[in-house]
This record gives sequence, structure tokens and C-alpha cells, in this order.
Amino acid sequence: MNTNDAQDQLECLTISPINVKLKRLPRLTDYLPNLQTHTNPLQHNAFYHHSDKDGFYISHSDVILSQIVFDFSGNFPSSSPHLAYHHAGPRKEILFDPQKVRAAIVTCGGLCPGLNTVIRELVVGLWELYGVREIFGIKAGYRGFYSGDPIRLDPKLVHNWHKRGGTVLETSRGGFDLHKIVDAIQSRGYNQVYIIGGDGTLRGAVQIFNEIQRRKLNVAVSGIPKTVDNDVGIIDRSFGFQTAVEMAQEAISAAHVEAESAPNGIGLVKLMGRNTGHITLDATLSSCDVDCCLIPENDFYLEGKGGLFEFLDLRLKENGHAVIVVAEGAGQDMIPRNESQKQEKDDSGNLSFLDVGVWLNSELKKWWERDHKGELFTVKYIDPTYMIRAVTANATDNLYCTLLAHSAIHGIMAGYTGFVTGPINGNYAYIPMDEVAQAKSPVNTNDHKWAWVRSVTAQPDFRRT
Ligand SMILES: Nc1ncnc2c1ncn2[C@@H]1O[C@H](COP(=O)(O)OP(=O)(O)OP(=O)(O)O)[C@@H](O)[C@H]1O
Ligand SMILES: O=P(O)(O)OC[C@H]1O[C@](O)(CO)[C@@H](O)[C@@H]1O
Ligand SMILES: [Mg+2]
Repeated sequence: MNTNDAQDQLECLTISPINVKLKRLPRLTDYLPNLQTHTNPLQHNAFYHHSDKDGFYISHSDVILSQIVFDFSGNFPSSSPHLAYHHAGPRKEILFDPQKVRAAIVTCGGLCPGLNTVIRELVVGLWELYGVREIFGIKAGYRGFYSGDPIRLDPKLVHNWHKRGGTVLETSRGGFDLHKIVDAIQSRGYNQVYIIGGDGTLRGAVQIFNEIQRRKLNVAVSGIPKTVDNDVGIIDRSFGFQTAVEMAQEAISAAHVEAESAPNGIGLVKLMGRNTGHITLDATLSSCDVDCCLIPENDFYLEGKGGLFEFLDLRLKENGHAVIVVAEGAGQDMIPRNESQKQEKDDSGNLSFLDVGVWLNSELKKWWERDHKGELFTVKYIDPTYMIRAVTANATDNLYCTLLAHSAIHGIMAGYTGFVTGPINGNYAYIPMDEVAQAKSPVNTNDHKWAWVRSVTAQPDFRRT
């Protein structure tokens, strides 16, 4: 058999039936079975004149497979079920009368490029697509539900918000008081709650959803995953991440210029990434200026064979300069902490980190002084931390935020609740909120991408032999 015949044979392979498990989404009708259905107002919207045609509306049976890469040689893993999620998009029938909708929008946790775009598009989408007129912004995170008055939002007010970094609604950490929050939702008469935030926020949103179910309230809850660190699992990536990686380029370029303009110059950049090194990794790969990329998922050490100092010694001899990019969560175990620093947490209970950049800067200087006394040496430390997240989203992230917001609206209008919206393999899906709240997405140091970093930088693997 020649190669072409073998190829043809493979292309004709019949795969045995796939065992697919659909992730069930909660719906308001699970506990309020008598809710009335309404025709989607898009049906009468002049701008959506195609809405009568087949394929415009998404049906309850349209799904997205989570795994799309398979071994075509016949070793098809049919025994364990493949996961499928409901496809996001407008449904022909909805469970809300738009005139009776009172929507609340809240942003929680740290900043992320695109927050204002999501808020803007929720407001514009609810208003223009569904004719909702009562939309409220909750101020300053979860605590805003019970500790102040909401802001009335309309398309005119939010018109330019996508051009601003941060969140006009403000955000905060801590302040999660389940009963006060659900009491406020009830007393203010909100029946749609859009919660934009990271893993902590989503864990809180799951509790809110459970309590709403327990009280049998006609209130739908949707989470919109936000984290600049890109560490939310299941979805392809989180909004704002690409903008942050782009912003990081400026810091890395500056570090490179400083390093190559000095004898034995080291440029050191610290980037965000509490538990994951995605920003550092992508910024390294896209800049091509980085000699060593340090992330929380790959422990490193300084001294001895295979350590950072040995590597830098060589690199400085070869090139005369080196650039190190370190994620804020890397190397935390090596930084000396006093007892109170060991306990320090932020208002949400996240462990406070010590500054790995400051520590590394000082360790590098001590090393040089000890091993190369008298030779010229410079470390230029750049900490652009908040600069990479406190910016306006780029065009790609803005578009992504718009699709997220509209997907969330369509899902809630259809009566889904306790769900999160996000892209899976490039298609927008509805995912049970509790699943996303638990799912993490660390950098996989066994995959091709990390191997690529190692091949580009030739940095050590920091595995002691
Ligand atoms: N397990 C939890 N249960 C209920 N509420 C929580 C939980 N964890 C965090 N929260 C609340 O969620 C909000 C945001 O949490 P946190 O500060 O951890 O940010 P986040 O949503 O994880 O975003 P990021 O880490 O990306 O900035 C806070 O108001 C916090 O009190
Ligand atoms: O200083 P803040 O606002 O608490 O946020 C810092 C944290 O927020 C994030 O941007 C997102 O979790 C992390 O990368 C960082 O550790
Ligand atoms: Mg978090």
C-alpha cells in the first residue's frame, strides 16, 4: 500500500457512535413550572428581518462539544462520554415579558480590560434587542447590593463606556453577605442579575443562585467570567487577557533596551498572574526578547547547577545582557516571610503575595556582588502591574465582550439561570455556573507551548537532577 492509499483509507474511517453527555443547564421552570412563554421580540425587530428564517434561533438541542481533537487512527475513545454544552444565542420563545424585566449588573474582583464594554453591551443589548427599560448598575461589587442605591442605566449614558478602562460601576473585594444580597435582590424587584467577575465572584454567584432557588424566586442569574489572568477553566480564554498581553510588550521592550544598553545588563519585568503564568507566557512568546520566563506552575531556584544564576552567567557571557519576565505568583515559597506576612490576605480571603520582582532584583545584585565583584552590572526592574489591566480593551477584546454580553442576555431571556457564558472551541456556550466556578486553567508545563518557551529561551527546566 503506498502512502496515498493509506491516507485514503484513513479518510474513510467510520467512527463508532460517540457517547456524548450534555451538561444540563438549570432553568427557572425547574422550580417555577407555570411560567408563561413569550415570543422573542426579535421576531418583530426590523433589524433582524432574517429572524423568521431557519437557523436564526438556537434550539435547546443545539450543542457544542468540548473536545474536538480526536485520534483518527481508529483508537477513538468512545467509552468515556464526551461533554457537550448548550449553544448560546437567541431562542424563539422566551420566559420574560421584557416590559416586566428589572435587570441588575454588578462587577466584582480586580480590574480587567473590557469590563465597561460588557456593561455597555448588556445595557444596549437588553434595551435594543429586547426592549427592556429598567436596567440598574450595582455600585462597587457585591456590597453594593445592600449598601447603597443603584444607578439607572440606559444606552445614552453608557454610550462611550467601551472606550474607558476600569469599571464605571466600580468594583471591590470582600463584602459578600449572601442573605443581605438576596434580600436586596428581592426587595428591589430585580428579576435578572448579571454578575461579572472571576473565580471568587462566580463562587459567590453560585451561592446567590442556590439561595434564589431555595426561595423559589423568579430571578435568573448569569455569570460573565472575568479575569485578566486567564485562569478560568472550560472556556477558551477570558476577556481582557489579550489586551493585557499586548500592554506587557511595552514593558518587556523597555527592559530589553535598558538591558542591552548596559554592560552585563539585566532587564527584569514582573507581570500579573496570581496563580497562573498565562500573561507571562504569552508575553514572552510574542516578544521574542525574553531570556527567561518564570511562572508559578514551574518552580525555579537560584543557586547551583541548573539554577537561574548559572543560566544568567552564561547568557551574559554570550550576549552581554538578559531579560527576565516573572509572574507575580512565581517563587513565592522562596521569599522569606515573617509570621504576619504568612497570614496576610485581601478582603476576599486571597493570600497576599510578596513582591517577587523586588526580591529577585535584590537577590541578583547580591549574587553579582558575591561572584563578580568589581565587574559592571545593572538590573533594571520594571513593574507595570496595574498598567496592563487598567487600560481600554483592544478591538478583539471589545468584540469578544459584546458577544459575551449578548449571549448572556439571550440565555437569561430564555429562562436559563445559574449559568455562565463563554466560548468553547470558538463557539459561545452556556455552562453551568458551579462548574466554571471550580474549574481552573493553569499553564500546562507538559505541553507544546511550554516546550516552545523553553526552546525559544533555552532556559533551564529547573528540575533538580
Ligand atoms: N467562596 C466565595 N463565596 C462567596 N463569595 C466569594 C467567595 N470568594 C470570593 N467571593 C466574593 O467575590 C468577590 C470577588 O472575589 P475575588 O476578590 O476573589 O475576585 P475574583 O472574582 O476571583 O476576581 P479576580 O481574582 O480575577 O480579581 C468578593 O466580593 C468576594 O467577597
Ligand atoms: O491589587 P488587587 O486589585 O487586589 O489585584 C491584584 C490581583 O488581581 C489580579 O489582577 C486578578 O486576579 C491578579 O493578577 C492580581 O494578583
Ligand atoms: Mg480570583
